Amino acid sequence: MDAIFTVPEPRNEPPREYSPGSADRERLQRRLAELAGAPTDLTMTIDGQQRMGGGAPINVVQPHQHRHVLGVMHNASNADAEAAVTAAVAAAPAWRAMPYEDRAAIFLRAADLLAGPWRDSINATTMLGQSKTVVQAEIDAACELIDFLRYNVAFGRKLLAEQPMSPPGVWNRFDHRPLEGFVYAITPFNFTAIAGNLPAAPALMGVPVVWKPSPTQQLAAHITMRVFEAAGLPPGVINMVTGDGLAVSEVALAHPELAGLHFTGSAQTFQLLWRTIGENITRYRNYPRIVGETGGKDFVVAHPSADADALHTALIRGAFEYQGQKCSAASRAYLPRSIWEGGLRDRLAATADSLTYGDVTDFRNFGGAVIDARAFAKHSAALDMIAGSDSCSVIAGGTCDDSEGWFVRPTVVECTDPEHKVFTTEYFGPILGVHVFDDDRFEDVVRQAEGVAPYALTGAIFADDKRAANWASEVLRYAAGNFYLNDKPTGSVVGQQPFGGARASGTNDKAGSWHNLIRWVSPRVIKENFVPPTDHTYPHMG
Ligand SMILES: NC(=O)c1ccc[n+]([C@@H]2O[C@H](COP(=O)([O-])OP(=O)(O)OC[C@H]3O[C@@H](n4cnc5c(N)ncnc54)[C@H](O)[C@@H]3O)[C@@H](O)[C@H]2O)c1
Ligand SMILES: N[C@@H](CCC=O)C(=O)O
Repeated sequence: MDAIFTVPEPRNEPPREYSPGSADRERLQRRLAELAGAPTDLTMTIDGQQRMGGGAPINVVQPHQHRHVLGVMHNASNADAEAAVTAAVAAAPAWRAMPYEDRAAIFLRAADLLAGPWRDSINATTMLGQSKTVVQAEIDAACELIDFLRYNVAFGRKLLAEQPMSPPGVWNRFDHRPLEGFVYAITPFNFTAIAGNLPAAPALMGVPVVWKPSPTQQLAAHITMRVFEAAGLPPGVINMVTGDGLAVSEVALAHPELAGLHFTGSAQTFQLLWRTIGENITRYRNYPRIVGETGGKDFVVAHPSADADALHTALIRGAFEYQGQKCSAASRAYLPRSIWEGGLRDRLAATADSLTYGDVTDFRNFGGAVIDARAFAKHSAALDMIAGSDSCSVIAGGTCDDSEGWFVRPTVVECTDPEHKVFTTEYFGPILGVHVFDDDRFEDVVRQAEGVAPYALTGAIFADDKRAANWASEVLRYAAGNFYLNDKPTGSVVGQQPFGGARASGTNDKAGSWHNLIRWVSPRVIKENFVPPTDHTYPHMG
């Protein structure tokens, strides 16, 4: 075809409400029952073929009811990883030769399949496997994943249109070449959207992928892979391997064709992977692109002029939605004494104590369980440490119970020492540290909060005094990659608040934006001279 295509103008997928008695809710409830009823074989997908991994079996369970097995996968072995890398490398020439518009059409179709016939399946698997309530599943697995797919197509098109200038007689062009080789995408448990976007973004730009989802997100990842296939993705373009990833990394990170790492997860895992790439640096044909979005210790700072009602809602939602398991979750708050003692303390404690956490298929619950036994043990140890700490007093929660599911009560802990671990360590659970300050110490507190934690992912300022808000925004300029004024620090929307942070929080390549897509291309510049010179001498030579 001879044409310069435009791509459809993206718009954010509107979230559905699932109100009692609605057809949407009834259909989703039927799908939840079907998926909970029979365990799924959680296969790998290599070169378009589904098969079980060659290593040890791993169960996927419902975190809120951990005896209930939803599916079984097997760890990918070294041989499985070799097969996945071989399939990706073999798929590369034909995939990068496919015009951008045709690759884009596959991902736009995947978005529409998710918005329509696959919506209940992706939401139900995310609810059951990751213990998300319906609203948390809907904004993640349906809306955000759909948005990533649609917006990336538009951002990728803009990137390809980016061209150098050409003076008279010359035509300069950018050939935005897909990276040579394959990208290794490793994804976290907490967002189905991130899990789907990390393999899809490099694939859209023409680079085949080996994708290793988190074992605890594998049920929804299994559905995501089926959606990509249903949308027409050719075999070998995205190869999904299952399990803990140790054997996969042994193969993929030592492979000469490793073109990039697309990672989201903890800072510790990212640092290990980066170190391994460094150790293998002489093996690669190209220097691998390393993109990693990692942890956070996200703050809310209130000025004495803040609206206490808005602050209360932001703290509850920001800290306790999805059990605090968002990298963006508010986990430290700095609150002026006038607001705290003027009622916020009691109200926050009462609201936190009233939040119901339980089986997410009961739509009345505010939240579910934390993801697994390891997370539960980490939170339980943190609560013990807090209980034994002289400078801390627990004003809500502080307890946990793993008899049925891995439940941790939403916890608010007031700490007088602003350097306490509760203000520096990412627990990735429903634990909010609060430091209360005398109103005239606002500036000191902001300066201290700026650098006390190693992370710089999200943060929020609450203030009606615009001068104070502007001052704090300047001081905190490098303390958060996503910064909010009078809003909670969670809930970024693709196309509106591109997401990512710096310092220990990652490479800040902003998922769902051209900043990210540019990492998967390696431009070639072509200069074409229409009238090349035919005399090698210069005027100054006389
Ligand atoms: N900044 C962001 O955009 C963002 C978004 C979501 C989550 N996160 C962060 O992710 C973390 C929570 O996610 P998690 O518990 O899944 O993180 P994690 O680091 O435990 O695991 C992430 C992924 O890495 C895999 N992995 C671990 N070691 C590996 C190895 N040697 N080789 C291959 N794969 C390996 C895991 O199986 C999983 O798929 C938190 O720190 C959170 O802040 C950050
Ligand atoms: N983008 C999401 C967080 C993703 C990390 O877990 C938010 O803004 O809440």
